[in-house]
Amino acid sequence: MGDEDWEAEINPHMSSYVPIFEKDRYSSGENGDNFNRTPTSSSEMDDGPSRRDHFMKSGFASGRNFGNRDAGESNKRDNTSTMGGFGVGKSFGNRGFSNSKFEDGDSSGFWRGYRDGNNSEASGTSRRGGRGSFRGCRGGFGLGSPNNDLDPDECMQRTGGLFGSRRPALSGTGNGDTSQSRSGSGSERGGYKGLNEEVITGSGKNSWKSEAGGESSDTQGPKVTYIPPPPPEDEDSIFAHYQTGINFDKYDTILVEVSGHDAPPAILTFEEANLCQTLNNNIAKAGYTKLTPVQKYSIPIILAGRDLMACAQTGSGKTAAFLLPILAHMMHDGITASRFKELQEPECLIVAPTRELVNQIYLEARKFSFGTCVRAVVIYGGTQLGHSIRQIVQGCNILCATPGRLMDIIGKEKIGLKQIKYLVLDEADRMLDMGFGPEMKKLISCPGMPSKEQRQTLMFSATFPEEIQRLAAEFLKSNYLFVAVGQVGGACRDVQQTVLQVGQFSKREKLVEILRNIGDERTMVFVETKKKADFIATFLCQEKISTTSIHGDREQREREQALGDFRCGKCPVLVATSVAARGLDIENVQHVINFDLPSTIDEYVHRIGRTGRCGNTGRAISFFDLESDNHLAQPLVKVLTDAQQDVPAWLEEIAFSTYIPGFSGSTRGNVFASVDTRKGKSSLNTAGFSSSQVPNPVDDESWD
Ligand SMILES: Nc1ncnc2c1ncn2[C@@H]1O[C@H](COP(=O)(O)OP(=O)(O)OP(=O)(O)O)[C@@H](O)[C@H]1O
Repeated sequence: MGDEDWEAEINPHMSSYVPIFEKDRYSSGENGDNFNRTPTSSSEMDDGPSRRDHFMKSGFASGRNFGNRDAGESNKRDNTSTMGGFGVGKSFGNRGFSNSKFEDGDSSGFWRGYRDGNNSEASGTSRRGGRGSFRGCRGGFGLGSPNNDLDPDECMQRTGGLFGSRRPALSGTGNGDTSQSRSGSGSERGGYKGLNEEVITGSGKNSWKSEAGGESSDTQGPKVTYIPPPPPEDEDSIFAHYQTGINFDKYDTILVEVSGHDAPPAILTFEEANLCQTLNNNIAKAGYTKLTPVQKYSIPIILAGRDLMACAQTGSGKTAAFLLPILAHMMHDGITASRFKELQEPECLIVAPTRELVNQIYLEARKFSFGTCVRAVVIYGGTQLGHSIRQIVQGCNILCATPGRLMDIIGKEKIGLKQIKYLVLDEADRMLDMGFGPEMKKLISCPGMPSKEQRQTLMFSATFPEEIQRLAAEFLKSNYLFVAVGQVGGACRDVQQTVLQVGQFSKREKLVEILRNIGDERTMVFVETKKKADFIATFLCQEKISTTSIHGDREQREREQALGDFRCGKCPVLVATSVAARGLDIENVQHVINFDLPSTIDEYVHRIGRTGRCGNTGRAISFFDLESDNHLAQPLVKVLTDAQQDVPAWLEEIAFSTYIPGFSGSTRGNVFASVDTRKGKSSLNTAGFSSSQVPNPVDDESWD
């Protein structure tokens, strides 16, 4: 279902509730009684630890977002703000909040949050104030300037739909970086790569540089000031890991096919890789005792200096499959210890499509390089550019980066590419599709970047549509090797997949029913749009289900907070757009729910791969809407069948009735539905549904 329909569903709520906000706003005002009428009894406010509180603290109009600077006051404020934020209770029908005191608190909380936000260090710097606000709630939520004036923008917001938020509305830090407001048009503003983060010209001496300025522009809106907290430095934290699951040993039964000439033989054990002692120690400390199939094949290939395109199921250890041999090479070649330099020339460059993923890869690189002189650095959008530069100039052997930030830093001449020996594209099909492909092409034509003959290029993903494989050839030496572990584009078999027929208007009810049954087990709920993510997250919190959300309209600080709250179990439900579909490795995610199915089958495979990782089992439940998802029936049946899952009869019927000639149904029973395109076979993902072919509805996400 499109956004339109969905908005139509909530519009009635909007129309009935906006006036209430208006009333509160004008009758109480920021200096009004409501502000002072915060409930005195914590029991009135705190069901808790309140689920709503969790949610709000996690970044949704959290106390912090409301400019909550005083730790001593934080609880009270959080609660207040939370409820305030959930003044939304009214707008959503106020289910469960019949207590009038609560409703008082509700509006007072709102105003308190509003005021706090505006009184913060950065008060006034973000006129949209949005910073004290829960973004969806335009109707008066923290919109105003300190003097409560309405401005045209505010009016637009008020009429723009309760959840039809425009990006700038999200905010809530009020803690010094209010100037990050997304009201800016700079690169942090969510523009999906290539749209408005950077426009890169195709010619001229500095054609690789950011033309629009992106983050570096002084004229493109407020600067981003967020500096992510440094990760813990103690050894225990560095090597913290989760246990492999009961199906880890079953990986051995997965068939692997290697194509290309003169492939080195696979190794069976870490010892056979002949890595140096420090690396072996780190592998042991990471809890790795046995290689996964993709590691068995990729490690010797990379050690042999060959280019590689590797496709293996989600959660099967692709990150270590490239990091370990690269580090082994570096150690063997005698890497020069990093030292301060204005221009750093890393030996290894790893790019990935999302900020969270690139950060995760960095943490893995830091773990495996522990105790060596190799220094890994991570840079990504949504954070202060100066911070990225400071990280780099201190020394950089392995640079983990999102494309936008990378190009910015290259443009600033802080990174030279001359020494690049290893170029890794993780989630390579995503990195080469319509969204990031042009930028990757720019990257390899940047001055100094060694030609493909001179560098080793490695590509990894769980999905590799045929046409993307063809594009990839431009990046790889002609004799690259192709490793297919199991089915290219296939789903992980450790994920039990269920597809339910649920119409758009029954989805919320069904979701709540499922989540109540699930209890506190960690669950990711995928929706198709950013505003829907906000809406569903808010709705769940109202249903007293601790929820947070991650999507491209949230500040990076909020994204990280949300992920942190989800990881630690504080908020066991994470509502996400596809920005969280790929690569994220979060312990104990037992369930994935596709509230909305994605538009492509590849995306489906990645999404459900957030559970059932590393031999653990997981469950995925997908709501199939007959109005909008029929195009997915055919590839879905194939993915289910290949993963030996039950296929509902109704789904098969739809698949049959929407049969697309050319879809390789005959490959259904094959072990390799898709193989190295150099063999000329057709791919699983060529049924018109691969991500490169279908415009991604979240392509306006601020992924990197
Ligand atoms: N040989 C191993 N032994 C034990 N654990 C491993 C091994 N290899 C990888 N892991 C762990 O398995 C988890 C999944 O690995 P990783 O994130 O690299 O998977 P992936 O294949 O890249 O998944 P995705 O396709 O979702 O990106 C990680 O927690 C990682 O530390």
